[in-house]
Amino acid sequence: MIEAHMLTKCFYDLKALDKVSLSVRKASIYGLLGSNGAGKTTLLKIMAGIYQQEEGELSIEGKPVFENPAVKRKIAFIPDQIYYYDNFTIDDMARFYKTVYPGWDDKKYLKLEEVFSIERNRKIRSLSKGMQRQVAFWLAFSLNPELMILDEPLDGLDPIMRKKVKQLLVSEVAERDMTIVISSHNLREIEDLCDYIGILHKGKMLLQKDLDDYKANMHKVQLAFNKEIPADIFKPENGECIEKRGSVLIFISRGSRDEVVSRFMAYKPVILDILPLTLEEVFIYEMGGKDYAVKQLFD
Ligand SMILES: Nc1ncnc2c1ncn2[C@@H]1O[C@H](COP(=O)(O)OP(=O)(O)OP(=O)(O)O)[C@@H](O)[C@H]1O
Repeated sequence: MIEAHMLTKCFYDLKALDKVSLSVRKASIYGLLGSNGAGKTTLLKIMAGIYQQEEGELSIEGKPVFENPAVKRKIAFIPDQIYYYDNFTIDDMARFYKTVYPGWDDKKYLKLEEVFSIERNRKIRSLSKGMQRQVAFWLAFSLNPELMILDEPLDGLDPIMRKKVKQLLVSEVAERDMTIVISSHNLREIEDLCDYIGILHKGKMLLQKDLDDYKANMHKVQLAFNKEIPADIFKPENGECIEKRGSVLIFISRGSRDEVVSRFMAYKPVILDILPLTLEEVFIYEMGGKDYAVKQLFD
């Protein structure tokens, strides 16, 4: 759906994006993570056709987005700071969107009133920040986009609304093959939604992961010995020992479950357990020396 190749974008002498590439499959959810100033908004605005990159290419279904209204009509973009026209009510905004977006769906708009339960004749600017964000989602879902680009969209929503919005996002992907790119400072906030995760840091893509892949190919294993711990168990091929307490060791190790079990059974431990592995552990392990950038994403 989205192919970005070596995107570079500068603001004066600051490189906000530096040779960033990514690929987003149709009907998937791509989570873009990064600390403040990492370049997330800049990348999302290039995807939404608001900014133009200085170098590199970006296409959506094979077509460029910048100055391409036909592609933009298929995209709903919810920016981190949402702008609404003065005095516009929710209904006014809906009427406006209807003239712009061919996918606009009146029935869906009216049905979603049950979810968002804000009176449609309220002036949007008079609503609270969280309510304005709800309106942004309400309108975005109603225009049946093929792609939703969401910049820190859950900020300011209360926990119940977050849950409802997440459910709606997932059902749009499952039922209509919608694609989503969603940014966040916080991996925990979006890890349950995403199929892929990309981590930006200081304008560069540090790491991209298919979350199903990692689940199948990385394991956390706890071992206990009733004799001296074999010294060669700490060799790099076995992965990283993240904890050592007396004769108990915990490793993060690459490979299928069977491979990891047979790798460590060779050392004849008295106990071998496969433990659940969190994304935090995976990313910190993968990032090695650069883990400071990743650790922030779990705070
Ligand atoms: N319009 C602009 N003019 C000048 N510099 C900009 C502009 N927009 C972004 N930048 C700079 O580009 C870098 C990346 O900014 P960006 O907004 O993309 O980061 P971000 O990852 O979205 O950050 P945050 O999580 O804080 O919103 C920052 O150093 C920022 O100061």
